[in-house]
Amino acid sequence: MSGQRKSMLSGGIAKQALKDSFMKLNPAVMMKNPVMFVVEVGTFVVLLMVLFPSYFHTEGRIGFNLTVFLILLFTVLFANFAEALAEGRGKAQADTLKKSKKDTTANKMVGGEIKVVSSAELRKGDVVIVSQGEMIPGDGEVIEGLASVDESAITGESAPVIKEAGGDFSSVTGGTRVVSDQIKVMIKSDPGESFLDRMISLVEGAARQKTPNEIALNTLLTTLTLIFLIVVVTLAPIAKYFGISLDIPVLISLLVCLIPTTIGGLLSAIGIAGMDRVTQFNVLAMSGKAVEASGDINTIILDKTGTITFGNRMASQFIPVGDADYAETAYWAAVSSVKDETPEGRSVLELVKKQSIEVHPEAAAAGEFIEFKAETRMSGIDLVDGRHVRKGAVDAVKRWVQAQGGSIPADLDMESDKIASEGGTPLAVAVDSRIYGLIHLKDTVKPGMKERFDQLRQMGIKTIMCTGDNPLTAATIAQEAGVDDFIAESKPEDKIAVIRREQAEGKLVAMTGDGTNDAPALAQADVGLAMNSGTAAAKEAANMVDLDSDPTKIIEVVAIGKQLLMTRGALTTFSIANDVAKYFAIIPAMFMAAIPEMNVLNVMKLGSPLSAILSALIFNAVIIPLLIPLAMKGVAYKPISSSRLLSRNLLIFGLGGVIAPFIGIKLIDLVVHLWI
Ligand SMILES: Nc1ncnc2c1ncn2[C@@H]1O[C@H](COP(=O)(O)OP(=O)(O)OP(=O)(O)O)[C@@H](O)[C@H]1O
Ligand SMILES: [K+]
Ligand SMILES: [Mg+2]
Repeated sequence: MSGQRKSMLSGGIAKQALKDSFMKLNPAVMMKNPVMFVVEVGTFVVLLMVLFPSYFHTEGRIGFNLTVFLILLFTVLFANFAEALAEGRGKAQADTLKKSKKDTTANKMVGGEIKVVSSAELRKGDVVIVSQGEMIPGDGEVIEGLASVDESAITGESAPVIKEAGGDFSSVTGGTRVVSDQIKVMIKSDPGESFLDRMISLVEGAARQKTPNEIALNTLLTTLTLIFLIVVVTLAPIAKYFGISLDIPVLISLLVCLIPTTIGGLLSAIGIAGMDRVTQFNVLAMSGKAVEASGDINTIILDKTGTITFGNRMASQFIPVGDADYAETAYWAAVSSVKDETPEGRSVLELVKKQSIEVHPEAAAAGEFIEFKAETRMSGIDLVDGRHVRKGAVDAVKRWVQAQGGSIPADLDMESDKIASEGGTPLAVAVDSRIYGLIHLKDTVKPGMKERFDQLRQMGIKTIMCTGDNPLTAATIAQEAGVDDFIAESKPEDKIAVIRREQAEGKLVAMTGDGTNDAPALAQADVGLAMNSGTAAAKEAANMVDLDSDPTKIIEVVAIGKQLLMTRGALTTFSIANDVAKYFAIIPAMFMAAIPEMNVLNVMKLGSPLSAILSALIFNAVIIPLLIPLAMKGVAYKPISSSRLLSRNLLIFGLGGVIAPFIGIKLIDLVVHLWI
């Protein structure tokens, strides 16, 4: 998608938004935004008075009323334009995505034979063969083979990615293309429910629902509007008592100036733009609620391998323990890895090859393969001759050996601690009740991690690293990367336990993950960011998917969420503070003639009562388009604590909101006064 990024004011989008601003005048649509709906009703009433002056006895005021009508109309149009502009970028993206969602043919396996069908006919559970040059006909999981896949249609990233059966890189997306080799794919979605379908409706905003925060704010704005409506309606009889007759257009102008039109007009644009900013980062948020929640996150759970470290854990050395020798250790390490398709497993075989050790583990391939599982933290093979070969986390292998009555070589702990204290991962190799030695898996911490975690700390966010690795390796990496806390030897269910524990303390928790075993934790977390490269289960459970599969992106997502909340808060403050100033402009102007005492309130010394009203109304209208760039881009964001941010923003937008209209209205009045 990055290839199609559009600038905010790209011509096509602005033109479409202009058209949409008029379409949105439809009262049925306007009604969803009570503040602006009130303005629209007012606009209509003034229009009637312009059109039928004799009926309303407003013949003498046609010019003024027409001006009020036009300003009010523009107020509504400006607000509509803000929303349409925010929606525009998503719609443009959706159009490009739709183009990559063409029907293709698929080679479906039917009873051992290949049948060519249309991709639209594929259902969950169907198996298809996709070869070099062909389009993958639907979302699914690779069940056989390995291929490189061009995913640029959805990620915008042109470098092909490897997809292979088993492990965390097995899921493929319909609409992407196989550029080499051949894979067998099991389809995982029915027509209309694919990832691309979901993505289109997301960026298009079709699935957009108001978030709880937005609903709460909307209720507040509606209440304020109602209060001012009552105030203005009761003002007429009071004025009459003082012998002043207030025209309906003047009362409507007063009402529009007093109700929070600025935030009312920009509210949905802020929300849409926030979601859009996340999308620009190649992250798909399933709901606006998820984006907002990320702005309130207190704790982030990260895994070590692949998130904090590069994750290409490679075997670098074999270390025999007890009275085993090097060749034996290498041999059993290799045997335990013959069928282990994980990067760790394959790196063991590569190391054996590189060191030209004369072992032929293939001979052992006749056994029953024991796949690596995060629960057991071991992998291996049960040989046909009855021997059980295992490699895995040292504590897990130790327990496994002890359970069979074996003893632990005296130097095992020392050797494994040596590896761990360097940040490496030791794997123990055992056959039945005997431990032969260790495999040293090396991994490196990604550069810049410390700075990122420092930033998060300044935002008041705690980071916890959760790893299946041993405590010493975990401590070394945690220290090197600068995370606040870590949990070692953790199994998938431990991640959920940590999340629940934090949530029980009233904290909002974010986590990233890619494996099927991460799915429950991703679902439990308030913000779950799944990697696009990950399994379908993980993507289903999460409420965000990172198309670039970069787990550290959670940090950016949090920043965007915070920025969204801050922008909304800042503009709400600004809007309400603004209305105070308009009050000082209009009220004295209305009553001055009849009540000379009102003159003390006339701090602005505006030209005439009518020019005061028009100036306030014009200011009220133009402030909306002036603030559109801020609503779309978000207020400037610095990683400092929330309370400091809050007081800083209150100062800028509260004080600014009071002062700006005094200056603005005065300047407008200087011009307007010349005309009337
Ligand atoms: N292919 C494998 N065969 C045997 N044991 C393995 C294999 N891969 C990893 N292990 C062991 O199992 C442990 C847990 O692995 P797992 O991938 O679940 O977590 P991790 O990668 O260490 O932690 P993280 O949650 O940070 O990714 C590893 O620390 C390692 O000791
Ligand atoms: K207003
Ligand atoms: Mg892992």
